[in-house]
Amino acid sequence: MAEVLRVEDLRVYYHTEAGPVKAVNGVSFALKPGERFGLVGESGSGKSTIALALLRLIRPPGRIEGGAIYLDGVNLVTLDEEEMRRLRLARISLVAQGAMNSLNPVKRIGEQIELALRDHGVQMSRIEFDRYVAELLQRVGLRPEVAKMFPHELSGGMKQRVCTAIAISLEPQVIVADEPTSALDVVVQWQVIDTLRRVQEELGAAVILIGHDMGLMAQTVDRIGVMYAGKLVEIAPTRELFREPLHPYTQLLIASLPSLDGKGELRGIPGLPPSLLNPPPGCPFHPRCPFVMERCRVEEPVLREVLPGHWVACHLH
Ligand SMILES: Nc1ncnc2c1ncn2[C@@H]1O[C@H](COP(=O)(O)OP(=O)(O)OP(=O)(O)O)[C@@H](O)[C@H]1O
Repeated sequence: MAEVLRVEDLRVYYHTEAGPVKAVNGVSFALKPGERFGLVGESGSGKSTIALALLRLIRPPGRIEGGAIYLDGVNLVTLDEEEMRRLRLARISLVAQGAMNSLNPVKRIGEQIELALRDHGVQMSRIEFDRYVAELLQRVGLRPEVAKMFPHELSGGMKQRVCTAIAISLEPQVIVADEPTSALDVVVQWQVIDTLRRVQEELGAAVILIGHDMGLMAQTVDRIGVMYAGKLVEIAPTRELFREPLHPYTQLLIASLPSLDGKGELRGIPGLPPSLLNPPPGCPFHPRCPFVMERCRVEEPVLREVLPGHWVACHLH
């Protein structure tokens, strides 16, 4: 099947006084229509920066330095601001980190959804708007009465559902969800993820789910990309990644998951993530890698397809 999204050699730097922070440093991947793709990695590995870049929402001192983002063949990186504004929400939408806290506290939920739609040139009569807002709320598992409520009257899970309703309101082809459930308790997390999955399937939209909970990812996405220090170091179908993780970093990430029988304790990964200001030479993971070889200190491994559909950037493979 054709790809709906193709990211090629994306680079995003934050220009700080100390120099450029290379938050996203040559990332490439592609998504098929309807596919669920997970991006995992430690805090600071560049996941949110990718999310914002995909919607061209990087703010100074950040800047897209290079690469391309093709959405249905159109390179978003080269669009002007107005063209990009029209595509956001309509073709590609974002449930941002902490989105539920960005709802306007003094506007009713229905009004906020309506404003998002009007902002994108949707014109409907009063009755049509009310009906559409009710339908959107129902899709994400909320009662129509929620339209009349203010954000403070809703629980965290309900607010997150409202943000999902806004993100799907114009039936985009790609939905980017950046840690959509990190602030919620476990049961509500699953409900929100389930809802996202259901509406995504109904729309046939592709989803990029960002997070660091490998367990949640394992049960939600078709394919996983592992980020380390601004780069993708492994990409594989979810089952395969868990069955045969190839990158030592992925192996440590999976080993740090508590086992199902409850006996295994959660182990952290020893060492600190590298500075993105002065990344180490060679493989960025070499200072923490249990299998480090001489070559790893000098030569950076490239992401290569070593098994069908399974890509890894590591000199061991
Ligand atoms: N405005 C900014 N100015 C300078 N550096 C920034 C800025 N925003 C992010 N960074 C840096 O870019 C790198 C990547 O950050 P990013 O938020 O994309 O990581 P992340 O993987 O999403 O982390 P988290 O899981 O904590 O959200 C980090 O080193 C961060 O400190």
